[in-house]
Amino acid sequence: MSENIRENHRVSGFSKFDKQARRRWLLDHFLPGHDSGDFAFFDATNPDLQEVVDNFSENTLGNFPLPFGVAPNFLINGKVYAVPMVIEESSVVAAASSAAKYWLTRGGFEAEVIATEKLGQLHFRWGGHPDRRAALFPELERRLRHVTSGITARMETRGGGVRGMQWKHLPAVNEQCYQLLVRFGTGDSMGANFINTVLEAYATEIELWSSDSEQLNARERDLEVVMAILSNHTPNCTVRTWVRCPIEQMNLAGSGVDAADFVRRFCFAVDIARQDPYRAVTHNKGIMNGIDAVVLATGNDFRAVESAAHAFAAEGGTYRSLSRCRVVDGIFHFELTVPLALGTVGGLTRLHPLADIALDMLGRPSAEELMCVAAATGLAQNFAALRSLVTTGIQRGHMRMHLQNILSSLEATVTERKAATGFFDGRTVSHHGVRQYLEKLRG
Ligand SMILES: CC(C)(COP(=O)([O-])OP(=O)([O-])OC[C@H]1O[C@@H](n2cnc3c(N)ncnc32)[C@H](O)[C@@H]1OP(=O)([O-])[O-])[C@@H](O)C(=O)NCCC(=O)NCCSC(=O)C[C@@](C)(O)CC(=O)[O-]
Ligand SMILES: NC(=O)C1=CN([C@@H]2O[C@H](COP(=O)(O)OP(=O)(O)OC[C@H]3O[C@@H](n4cnc5c(N)ncnc54)[C@H](O)[C@@H]3O)[C@@H](O)[C@H]2O)C=CC1
Repeated sequence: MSENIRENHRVSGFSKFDKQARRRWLLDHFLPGHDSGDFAFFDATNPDLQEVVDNFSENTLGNFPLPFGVAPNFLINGKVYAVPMVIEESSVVAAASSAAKYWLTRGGFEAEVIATEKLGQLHFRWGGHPDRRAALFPELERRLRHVTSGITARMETRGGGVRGMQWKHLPAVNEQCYQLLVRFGTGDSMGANFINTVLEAYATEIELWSSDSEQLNARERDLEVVMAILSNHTPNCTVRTWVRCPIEQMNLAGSGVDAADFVRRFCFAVDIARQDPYRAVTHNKGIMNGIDAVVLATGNDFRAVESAAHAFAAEGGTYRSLSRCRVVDGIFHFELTVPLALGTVGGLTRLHPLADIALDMLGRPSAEELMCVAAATGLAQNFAALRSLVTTGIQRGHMRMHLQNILSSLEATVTERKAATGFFDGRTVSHHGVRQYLEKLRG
């Protein structure tokens, strides 16, 4: 590509273009051979709804659909749920459904929210001596709470608000680095915007305090706010979920695998993931298959959930599996503890029409109830994946589902699809094998 052409690929003011102009510019500069119908393929027929979707993010060109599915038969804390799941990967919904069905007749999933505290951080540079903090903090805290009382009042009526704060010294960054660590309750919201609003009001007030407090000497007036933002590390916003049943009931119908042998191999696999980070990352990916699908379906922030989960898995310095397994007195226990900062109000939860339906499907849960459902789906997913891994291997079930994608990529007709599905039932599926089969079929 010549310099000239590259120059033409740059653009100024793109964010001001309307959607048609954005599409046109992309077609002219980056997508020869396409037309604007390619972007419009999944546009909503209702223009008002399309506008809502366009406003979810920026520079939008079209909609990018993902399948919206459901895993029925989830018995969680004595209530049966049909769990909404949005995911692009084959066999995840099938695996969650299969594990839900398995546990439906074995007591189901139990789940309890351990804590729901979120954190926010205000970082600042301060010229005072660290030992002066104890004397200065009461006045500062009183002023910070006072200045945000209008913002926090309604959240307090929901049992949330500012739960406490600490003034920390971070000499590892540099001698003048300080952090205000604030603990929040955010009710049924994930709370990012609430927390950030409070913290930014604190940022203004702390600078004001440094300039007008009579308690401060000249050095102590040297204060500069660096940034104010929530922390996505939420080790005190966690949920625990578990399944348990006598080993003799852990039969796998039609597999020929003995229940005790299955449990022994299953626990062995979990123990490996407790110790070996390479295995733990894959193991936890399986858990997140389930959790992310529920998080996406309900319009929650999956990046926040992902980063918090992996930080939690690495607490203590070694990355470990989030789930653990044990057998006590002939009873199989399998459990998962995971941080989940979820909301059932705010963000996209009610704005996205399918997230709204997903929450209806769950019976308009509180944030705590949604934490229980998402965690149980993660544990179910983990159970199904491990059950396959230690018995048939993952490819049998996974590739059976993925077969449909391979057939789509090879543009199989309905008749070819039907024939191939029958042919590969019980046979090993591979892209090459399916291609060969279709070539033979097509003569
Ligand atoms: C795939 C299954 C469930 C098949 O398992 P199966 O026993 O052959 O299924 P089945 O045909 O006997 O059906 C039993 C039930 O499974 C569900 N089920 C079965 N098929 C479907 C389907 N088409 N659509 C929806 N649900 C399905 C459904 O609940 C069904 O009950 P029914 O509805 O008939 O009353 C099993 O092999 C399995 O659980 N495999 C694990 C798959 C998995 O974990 N996939 C994730 C991708 S791999 C990965 O990303 C993570 C991993 C594995 O690396 C993590 C790790 O290493 O730990
Ligand atoms: N680092 C991060 O994770 C960041 C995430 N975000 C985004 O912020 C959004 C989530 O922020 P939120 O503050 O949760 O959403 P939001 O800004 O839509 O606010 C939720 C609001 O709903 C109101 N509300 C009504 N009923 C409530 C109830 N029962 N409980 C609690 N609040 C109730 C409250 O005023 C609350 O502040 C997500 O879209 C996320 O992606 C934004 C900035 C940073």
